[in-house]
Amino acid sequence: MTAEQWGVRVPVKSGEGTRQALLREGALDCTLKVLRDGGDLIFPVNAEREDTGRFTFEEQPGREELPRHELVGGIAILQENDPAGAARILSARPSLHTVLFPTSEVTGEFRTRTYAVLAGNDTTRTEVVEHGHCFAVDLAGAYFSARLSTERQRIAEKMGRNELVLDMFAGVGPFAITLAPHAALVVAADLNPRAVALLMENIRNSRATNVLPLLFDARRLDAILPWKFDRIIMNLPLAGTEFLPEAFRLIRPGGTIHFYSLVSCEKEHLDRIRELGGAEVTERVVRSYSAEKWHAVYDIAAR
Ligand SMILES: C[S@@+](CC[C@H](N)C(=O)[O-])C[C@H]1O[C@@H](n2cnc3c(N)ncnc32)[C@H](O)[C@@H]1O
Repeated sequence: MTAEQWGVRVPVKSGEGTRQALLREGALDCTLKVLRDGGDLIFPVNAEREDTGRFTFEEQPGREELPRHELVGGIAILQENDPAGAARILSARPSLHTVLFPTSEVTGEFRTRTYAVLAGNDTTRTEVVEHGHCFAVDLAGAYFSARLSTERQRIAEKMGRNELVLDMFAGVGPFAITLAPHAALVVAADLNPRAVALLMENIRNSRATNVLPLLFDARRLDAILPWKFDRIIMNLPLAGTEFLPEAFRLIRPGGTIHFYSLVSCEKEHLDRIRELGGAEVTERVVRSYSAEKWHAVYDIAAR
């Protein structure tokens, strides 16, 4: 039986462990029958489920280090233009189909970048599975970041029943589709036609019947939407406070705005938020961006 047939690969340090420890390392599920292949442990996700106690494992001597890369679905994104490294990644990770190298910064209103294909299939398209949701993504066509998956779960857990939700910068829909099962309706807007096409594909594939996709400028949403929302997601971190007045026009009193921003000091936007109508504001670090800057989320309860 090959590694691919067995299921997920999780690199682990040498030592001794339990099934629970391996699950913490990132295995989706495992029995304690462990195969060895290229220094990774292979867990049979679809095999019979049995929990047979403790086991030992050891790292393969001389295991080759792979170049640093980020995974988005079946695509690895390399930080270096390294075709040989890309080929090694592809052969070490059978679940991947493509290795890319970014040839531009993230730019423009659509927040996209260009890529060179270093190995594998000539595509920037893939599917990302996140907490049971599957998103079609095209890295060159529309923004997507897998790093916000914890945020999406955090907000889903905060939601009450039957909320009216607005995602002002929806992209391919990861927030909108994650929140939809908890909402009466999610309005998901984006200015990028390619993002909205993928959003519609994702709505269809997830069988969400309460997400309304809009190809529309978030600056003018209050001119067309008849509702005040219980919750608004604002994930356009570089735009700062430019879109906040629009969000405050669309939120109901007591509703919550989740405002993501790239900041360089604590409380950077607090005065502006209070001036616009923020009653209670909680600020949290989402992730670091550079030595001086980080992504913050402001959870704002509106007056
Ligand atoms: C940082 S991405 C976030 C996408 C998505 N929320 C996610 O987490 O993957 C910001 C998105 O806002 C969209 N955008 C930029 N300016 C916009 C505007 N004025 N109105 C609507 N969408 C806009 C971009 O096309 C992009 O898809």
